[in-house]
Amino acid sequence: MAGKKTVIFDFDRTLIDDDSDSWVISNMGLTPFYDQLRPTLPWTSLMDRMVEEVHSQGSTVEDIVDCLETVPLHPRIIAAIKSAHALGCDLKVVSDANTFYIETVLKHHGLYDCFSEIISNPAFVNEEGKLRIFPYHDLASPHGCDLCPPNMCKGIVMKRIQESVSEHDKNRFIYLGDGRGDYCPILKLGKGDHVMPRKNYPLWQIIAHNPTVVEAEVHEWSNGEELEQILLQLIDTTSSGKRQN
Ligand SMILES: Cc1ncc(C[n+]2csc(CCOP(=O)(O)O)c2C)c(N)n1
Ligand SMILES: [Mg+2]
Repeated sequence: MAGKKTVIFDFDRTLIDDDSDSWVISNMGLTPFYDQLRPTLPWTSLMDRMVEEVHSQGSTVEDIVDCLETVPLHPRIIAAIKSAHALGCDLKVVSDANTFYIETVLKHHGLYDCFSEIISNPAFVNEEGKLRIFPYHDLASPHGCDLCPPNMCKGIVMKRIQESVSEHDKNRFIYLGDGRGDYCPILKLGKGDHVMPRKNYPLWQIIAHNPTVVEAEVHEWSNGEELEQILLQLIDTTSSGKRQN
């Protein structure tokens, strides 16, 4: 039997067309507060401070959930995820948003069970019923990668995922992303892996600037229809057993 494929989705501007942090900030009236604090705090502390402000204004976690449930998802991306799962792929989200926002959006669209793992900045509702958001890496012991933001090196995450899959499944990764933070993890991919950068977004631009350093095969996409078509084609060809590694 052909090896199981692992499909890794970035979240903001890939799985969803929007940015989940910005969605909450703008739709819950936090933009002036965000603009004021942005220069003073590291990213996840800033997001934690934003939700603290939501609560101090009297809104609840339910209100944040209601807000996140209005984030649109492209119907072809929903279909692509369901198909990839049905075809036996191992799906994961690796994101610099946070686990609570991602889980909320995926559950609302019936996609949560399609994913084996959501790797992101940890977020949870505390004993007072308030949402808290923390960095993925302990900021007190820097990860040392200068391609990535201090709170999350997706390359380190990618390495862990690669080490966790069996030898037989190696080189069977498909990575979909858009941002600068997606460059480090795609450099960990090798021949036989695939990267799907969103066309004209930062990841695509960085790859285009120096294409020879990327060993994985590159397939650009611009919208949900293209994402679905390319992803399902890659899953189909990489599982046919015709390609030899
Ligand atoms: C210095 C600094 N500025 C901004 C950010 C935040 N940030 C950058 S891209 C992005 C989208 C993440 O979602 P995804 O990975 O799902 O695209 C976020 C939240 C940061 N971590 N460090
Ligand atoms: Mg992104």
